[in-house]
Amino acid sequence: MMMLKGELWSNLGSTMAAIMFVYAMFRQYFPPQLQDYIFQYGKKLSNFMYPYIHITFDEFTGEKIKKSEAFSAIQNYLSDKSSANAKRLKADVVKDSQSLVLSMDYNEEITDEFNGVKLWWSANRTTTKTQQFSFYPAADEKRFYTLKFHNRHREVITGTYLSHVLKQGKAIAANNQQRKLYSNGAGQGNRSSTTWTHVAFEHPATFDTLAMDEKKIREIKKDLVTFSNGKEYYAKIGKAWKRGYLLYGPPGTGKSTMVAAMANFLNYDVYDLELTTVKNNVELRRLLIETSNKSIIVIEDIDCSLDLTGQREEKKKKKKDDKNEGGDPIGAMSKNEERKESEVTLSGLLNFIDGIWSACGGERIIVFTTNHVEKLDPALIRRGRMDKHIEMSYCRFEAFKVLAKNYLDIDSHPLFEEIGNLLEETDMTPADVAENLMLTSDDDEEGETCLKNLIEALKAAKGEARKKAEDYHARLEAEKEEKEKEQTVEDNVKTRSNFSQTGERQWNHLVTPLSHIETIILCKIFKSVFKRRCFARQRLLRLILNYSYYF
Ligand SMILES: Nc1ncnc2c1ncn2[C@@H]1O[C@H](COP(=O)(O)OP(=O)(O)OP(=O)(O)O)[C@@H](O)[C@H]1O
Ligand SMILES: [Mg+2]
Repeated sequence: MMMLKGELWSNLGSTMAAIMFVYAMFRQYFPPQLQDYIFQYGKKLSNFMYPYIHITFDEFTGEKIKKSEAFSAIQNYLSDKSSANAKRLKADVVKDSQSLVLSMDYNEEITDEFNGVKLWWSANRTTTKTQQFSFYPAADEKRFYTLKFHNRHREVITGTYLSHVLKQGKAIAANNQQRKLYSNGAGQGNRSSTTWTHVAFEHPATFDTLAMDEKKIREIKKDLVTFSNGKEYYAKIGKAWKRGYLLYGPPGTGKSTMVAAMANFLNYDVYDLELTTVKNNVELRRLLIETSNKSIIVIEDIDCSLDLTGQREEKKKKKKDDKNEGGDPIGAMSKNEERKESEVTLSGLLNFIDGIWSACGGERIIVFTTNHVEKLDPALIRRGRMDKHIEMSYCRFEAFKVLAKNYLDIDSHPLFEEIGNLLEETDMTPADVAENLMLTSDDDEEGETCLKNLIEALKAAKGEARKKAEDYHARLEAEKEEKEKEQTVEDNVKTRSNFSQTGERQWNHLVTPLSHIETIILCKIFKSVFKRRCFARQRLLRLILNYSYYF
């Protein structure tokens, strides 16, 4: 057996050497025209021997920038076919985690038939070899599908079959669609840049469960519907098909809940963009391009994510620091490391929102949430960038009624009036109201207990707010008095120094405050002169003395 193998290899070697030799002779001695002629016939012969055509569908288009829609459609189409055909399958959970979708594994081939034509699909991947050893998947893995069919069916395949596959794939996707919540995590292993990872998006919030003024909700819904149906309109006015929302308000007023309600209303995916993990503007742009259509890109707490307001000044400061840093290499290194964290700038973010690149893809909603709208750079939130500003405010009676319906299944109750009055006087967030309305048992009386608890909490909050307000006013008064005192002393010092500067008579020892002994002596003199004693006269003397100061 070993002998046979050895012989086989030596025969193969000598055959290869002979072929190379013949090929070299052929290139050297045959004229180029004859070579072309022979190649042409060679190709025909090979076509005759192997008459199959291969079409490759890569996962990414445009230098790995954007995920190919064809790839996704084929993936869906084949997942449907492969569950019956392929031997090695991958499983994925979709649609409310209720069903499993099977798709063929890599290096697996399945057959398909279309109008009596047989064809073969295979899933492949190639990896560019790196020297580094890593447990994580390689960053430059290339995935693609290959379609193989006979040359004589070229027309049918490239014409009708492929469009049939795309259409079917999209229909299957719409049917199976489990919406996803993407987040940009830090790169793993040899992936130094951040990438989108996703989980199923299963937030139950809807506009019906959102405690907010009904009129406001109707307006937002209308705005969203107009946007999602506005493909032609946006094309007509020459604007990228996207819309920006700014949600602002105190913590616990439902900004994040509103994002979830929007996604559920429009059936969009959500991309939760964490700006602090994005290294620079280039990476930000890449992340944006990778987002799919029909999605909401949300940047929570935008004022905390990035020092957008002070960034420009800070840069100038950093430059100054760099110049001064010369003598401290360790300090400089640690500062550099800090800086490496995120170099995303305001202009990078603006470009992300409405620059040239923002038009890659369409039907995207960008949402910023913040607790401090006043801290944001006006350039960031101007109309056109953030088209709609929505204030999420404290819970009032309208919003409370929604919460009472959702949490307790109560439409009306005698305690509602008191609660309504208290809510008008007290600022309590929907989150706090909701917390008080959470049922803790199945008891029928529990609903009323919750309402009573809420009244107690509101009264306590009201008392606290009043105390805070009183403290605040007292503090203000104290500060005001303090300031007035300081002002008087300052004025006196100023006037004295003015007199001393102009060389006027120095009456300073006579002006307020007169020392106790001075006052007594003067009073005595005054008494002996006028033979009368009373405090009023003492004051009069003081007044005269003060008055004389000015002359
Ligand atoms: N308007 C609301 N309608 C219904 N539930 C609400 C509302 N506001 C807050 N809640 C409840 O309070 C919780 C916190 O709300 P949410 O996270 O949306 O607040 P937020 O405004 O995003 O706060 P933060 O500014 O701290 O991020 C939610 O889980 C939700 O149950
Ligand atoms: Mg939030």
